[in-house]
Amino acid sequence: MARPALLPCTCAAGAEHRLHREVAFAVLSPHPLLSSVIPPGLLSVAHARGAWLSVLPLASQGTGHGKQILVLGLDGAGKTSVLHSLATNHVKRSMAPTEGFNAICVNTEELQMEFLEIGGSESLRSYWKMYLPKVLLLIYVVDSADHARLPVAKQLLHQLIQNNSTLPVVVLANKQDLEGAYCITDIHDALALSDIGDNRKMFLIGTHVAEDGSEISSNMKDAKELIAQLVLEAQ
Ligand SMILES: Nc1nc2c(ncn2[C@@H]2O[C@H](COP(=O)(O)OP(=O)(O)OP(=O)(O)O)[C@@H](O)[C@H]2O)c(=O)[nH]1
Ligand SMILES: [Mg+2]
Repeated sequence: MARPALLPCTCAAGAEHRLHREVAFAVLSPHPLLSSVIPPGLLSVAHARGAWLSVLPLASQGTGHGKQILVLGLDGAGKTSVLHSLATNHVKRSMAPTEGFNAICVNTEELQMEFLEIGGSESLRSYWKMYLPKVLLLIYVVDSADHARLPVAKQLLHQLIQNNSTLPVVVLANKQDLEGAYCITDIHDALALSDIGDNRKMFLIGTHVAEDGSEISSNMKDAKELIAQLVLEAQ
C-alpha cells in the first residue's frame, strides 16, 4: 500500500501568538470540533484551574469531519513534545505540562489529522476513557527511562482498551535518547503488549525529541507516516 507523501503542517504555524484568543474562544464558546469530543466538564475544569489550554487553529473548524486521534500517556512522557514535532517536522520540546487538553492538527497530502492530547497527571486521567469511543486511533506515549512508572503505564493502557478490542494502538517508546532508556523489546515486555495485540493493529516505535530546532528523526517520520496510514485505513 502506497504511503502518503507528507506536506508541512499548515495549521500549527503561527499558533502560539493566537493562544489566548483561542483559549477564550474554547472556554466561552466551545470550538466546533472540540464540542464534539470534549465534554463541557473538561473545559470548565481546565478553566477553573487557570490551566494552560492550547487550542491550535484547526483547518477543519466547523466541518466536524475530522480524523481524531487520541494521545495519552503518563505526565511527562513527552506527548506534547512529540505532537509539536509531528506538526512542525522539527524537534520542539514542551516546556510545560498539559493542564487540560491540547489539540493539534497535522496535514499530510491525503488527509488532515486531528490529535487530541489529554494531560497525563492523575487528576486528568479520569477523562481519558471518555474519548476512546470517538477516536480512530490511540497513540500511547511512554517515557522509556521512567522504569519505576512503567507498571502504572501498563496498567492504565490495559484498562483503557480492555473493552475495545479493535481500536488500533500505536505505542511510542519515547525518550530513547536518555541513558538507561529501555529498548523496544524491554518496553514491549514491560507493557505486556503481547496480551493486548491479538485482535487489533498494534505498533511499537521508539522515538525521541532530541534538540530544539533540528529536523525530526527518521523514526518520528516513520511514526507520522504510520499514523496517517492507519487513519486512512480506519475511515
Ligand atoms: N530527553 C528527552 N526529553 C524529552 C523527550 N520528550 C520530551 N522530553 C521532555 O520531557 C518533559 C515532559 O515533556 P511533555 O511533552 O510536556 O510531556 P507530556 O507527556 O505532554 O506531559 P503532560 O502534559 O504533563 O501529560 C519536558 O521537559 C520535555 O522537554 C525526549 O524524547 N527526550
Ligand atoms: Mg503535555
